[in-house]
Amino acid sequence: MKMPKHFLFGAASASYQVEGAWNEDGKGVSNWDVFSKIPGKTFENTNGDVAIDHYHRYKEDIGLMAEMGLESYRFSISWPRIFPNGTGEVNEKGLEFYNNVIDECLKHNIVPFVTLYHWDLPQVLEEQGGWRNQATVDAFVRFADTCFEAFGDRVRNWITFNETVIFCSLGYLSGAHPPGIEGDAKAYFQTTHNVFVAHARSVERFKQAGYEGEIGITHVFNPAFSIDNEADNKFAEMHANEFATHWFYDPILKGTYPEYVVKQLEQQGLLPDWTQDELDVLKRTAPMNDFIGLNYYCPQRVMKNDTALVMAGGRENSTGRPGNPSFDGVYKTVLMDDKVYTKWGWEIAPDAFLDGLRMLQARYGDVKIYITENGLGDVDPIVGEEIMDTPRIEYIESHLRAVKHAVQEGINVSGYYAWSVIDLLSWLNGYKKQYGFIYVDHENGLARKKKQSFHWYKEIIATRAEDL
Ligand SMILES: C[C@@]1(C(=O)O)OC[C@H]2O[C@@H](O)[C@H](O)[C@@H](O)[C@H]2O1
Repeated sequence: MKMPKHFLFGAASASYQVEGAWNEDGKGVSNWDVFSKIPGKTFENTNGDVAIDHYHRYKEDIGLMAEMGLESYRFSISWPRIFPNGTGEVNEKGLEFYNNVIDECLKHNIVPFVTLYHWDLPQVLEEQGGWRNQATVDAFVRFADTCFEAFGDRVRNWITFNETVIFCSLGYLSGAHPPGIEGDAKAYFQTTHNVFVAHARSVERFKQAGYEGEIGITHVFNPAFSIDNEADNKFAEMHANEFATHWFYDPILKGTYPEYVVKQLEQQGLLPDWTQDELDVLKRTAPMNDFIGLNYYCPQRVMKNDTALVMAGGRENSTGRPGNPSFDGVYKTVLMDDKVYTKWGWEIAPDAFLDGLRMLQARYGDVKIYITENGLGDVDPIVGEEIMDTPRIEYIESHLRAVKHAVQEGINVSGYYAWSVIDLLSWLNGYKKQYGFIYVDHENGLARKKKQSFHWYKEIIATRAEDL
């Protein structure tokens, strides 16, 4: 079976991780421009000052995407490139850059799929409290509307936020992302709520203004499975799915928060300070969401936590390797002998991906789904002059097969975006953790080189995965 005609084969990137030009053409300073320069915060003190220079090489990069036959390119807009101070004056050069990227995509019949927020917050807003501050919510809605206005005549697919759980948990629980706060669970839940309100208000604006196309949000999808059928561990699985998935998906798709989590937070004094208006906007706009984007890399294997250890902070403990207890100490993630893992300890589990998609359909019904990220972070083998990233081919092949089975079962998956189209800066892993179909040679002026997986994905797209 070929993937349906409307199904988009894509690949993704994010502004801070590819663009560079961190202080060019009027761009304002982002929180990551500042945070990445604090010694010890990133792997080998890498930062996005230059990244892979996509700002100057986007034509070459999109040309390579076209050569691959890529149907859609998911990229993000750097907020401080549009609003150097977060709000106020618009930077025309910033609009010009993204107009050029969009036009280059369309020239090659590549659908531009735009993420508004992929973690690079204007530093001015971060200094005013970031996502803890209502002013940031208001500024985001203005930023979103400015982008709808500037690009909405050619961009028909919009994602408001990428992975709220990551920038809020690493920002306020582990401290591994800006603003680098550790252990503030109240701020963690408050900021997730503020982001959901910013999303809902932006969706309402998009629909009220009558812009063409579709809008949604991208969440991590990290389904929890108990290590066995022990009652305590099955409880851990339920608890983990409530906090890691339902707390994020319910307010978007149902317009209400999961009862179980609300009760827990009430008991612990961690419930966000929300208003009825905010709860109303979530409820009112839930049906307006056109899709949910999922970033799936791996499941989490959980059991009842039996260590007193509270969640360890810092970069090393935030790169997703199992073994950390949950923030509330109820459960912990574990490595299991019968599973296969990446070099960063992420389980390779396409079967769990399919089981997870079934779980989502059972809870949220026939919602349109895009797999907005999936890929293998690896140190790619180089054989002679060739980058022989066979492990990435095997990873993507097995996960695309799971997507195909889901579609055959009637689960409404409408696209697959590999992370990442090109090797780029990983927030906490520098340039060591490669994800791309295209290699970037940091020893040779950032020269681009097609990997083995580039040719493989080109064939998959051309045959619409018929032989998978
Ligand atoms: C933590 C990490 C990684 O570096 O492996 O997970 C996978 C992928 O998720 C994306 O949303 C991030 O923008 C991208 O940088 C990657 O980040």
